[in-house]
Amino acid sequence: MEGIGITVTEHLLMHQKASPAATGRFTSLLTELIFSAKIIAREVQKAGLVDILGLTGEVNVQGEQVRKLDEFANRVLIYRMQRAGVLCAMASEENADIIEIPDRYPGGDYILVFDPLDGSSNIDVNVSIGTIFSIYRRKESGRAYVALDDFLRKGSEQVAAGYFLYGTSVMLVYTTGDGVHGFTLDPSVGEFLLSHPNIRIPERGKTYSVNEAYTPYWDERTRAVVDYFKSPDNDLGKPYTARYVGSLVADFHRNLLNGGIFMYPADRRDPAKPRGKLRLLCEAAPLAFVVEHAGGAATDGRTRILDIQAAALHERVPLFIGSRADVERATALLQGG
Ligand SMILES: O=P(O)(O)OC[C@H]1O[C@](O)(COP(=O)(O)O)[C@@H](O)[C@@H]1O
Ligand SMILES: [Mg+2]
Ligand SMILES: [Mg+2]
Repeated sequence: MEGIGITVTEHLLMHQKASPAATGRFTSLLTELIFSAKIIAREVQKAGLVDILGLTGEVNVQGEQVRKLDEFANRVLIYRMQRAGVLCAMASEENADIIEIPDRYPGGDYILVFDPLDGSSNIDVNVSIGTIFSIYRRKESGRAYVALDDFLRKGSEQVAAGYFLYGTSVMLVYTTGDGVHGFTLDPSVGEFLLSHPNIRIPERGKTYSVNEAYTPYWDERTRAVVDYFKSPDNDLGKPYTARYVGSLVADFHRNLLNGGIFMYPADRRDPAKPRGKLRLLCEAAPLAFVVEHAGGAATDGRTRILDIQAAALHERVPLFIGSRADVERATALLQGG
């Protein structure tokens, strides 16, 4: 296949050349992000060897316990991306507020939102985890300060999004709106090589991913959706297979390649989280941007994820994401169809 084996740097430069207005700043952003992810991947791979696991005892802004590797990943990304000279601000799942770029570093017009380590409950059991990222351009170029408004956007305004998957191999999957491309890290040379050019998600999958332990907390329509995927009388003509890693990025990646649907519906477990667990800006929107550019779909059960205007930095949304036919069916059932 065309381009297979080229380095991600070559790939980025090819895209830069194809766009005459490009300044190279986006290429610098991605290059720095890739370097940060390599540092995180190196640490993830040592996780079983070095005693860096266990809980720190601290609680993040979401009220969840922070593990040391989450903290490490967050620090690496903040440290390196602040110095990259291309950002005006960042936001992380682990920080309550916007992360500014100190005056002593050069700035830029891009905004970066990230989940530094997704799937944190899987860190100490050697199961795949990842880093999810989302990139916007600031609303008004040249303004001295960055407003919260610059972050409270629709996902459709993203200029790029993707993720690093620390799995059996380390992968980068990203899109700038011009196809979804997957790169695999060759650890011996330390380079990401194009392994999955122009990924297209199958129109309908054979796999559903949801945490069914929460069935008692779902409403009738959510139960009907999951029953549909388990029914021999569904559009596939047989029950879908269940797969749930518990790392969104890993469940998403499997479904992106093989087809299927991932669901994290709203539930009644926690009255403080009536819209489910996953975060709009650092989880749902970037993966929705990726899946749509691969031919798939993502909704909150009613609205296209990319059309949702964020109202808060850490807003949560129900998420139905994956193969188009499966997401459309789930959304129709949730609407009583
Ligand atoms: O254990 P649950 O409730 O099924 O939640 C699993 C989900 O939570 C997450 O771990 C949340 O992400 P973080 O690890 O970044 O907090 C997702 O990756 C995953 O899909
Ligand atoms: Mg996460
Ligand atoms: Mg996380």
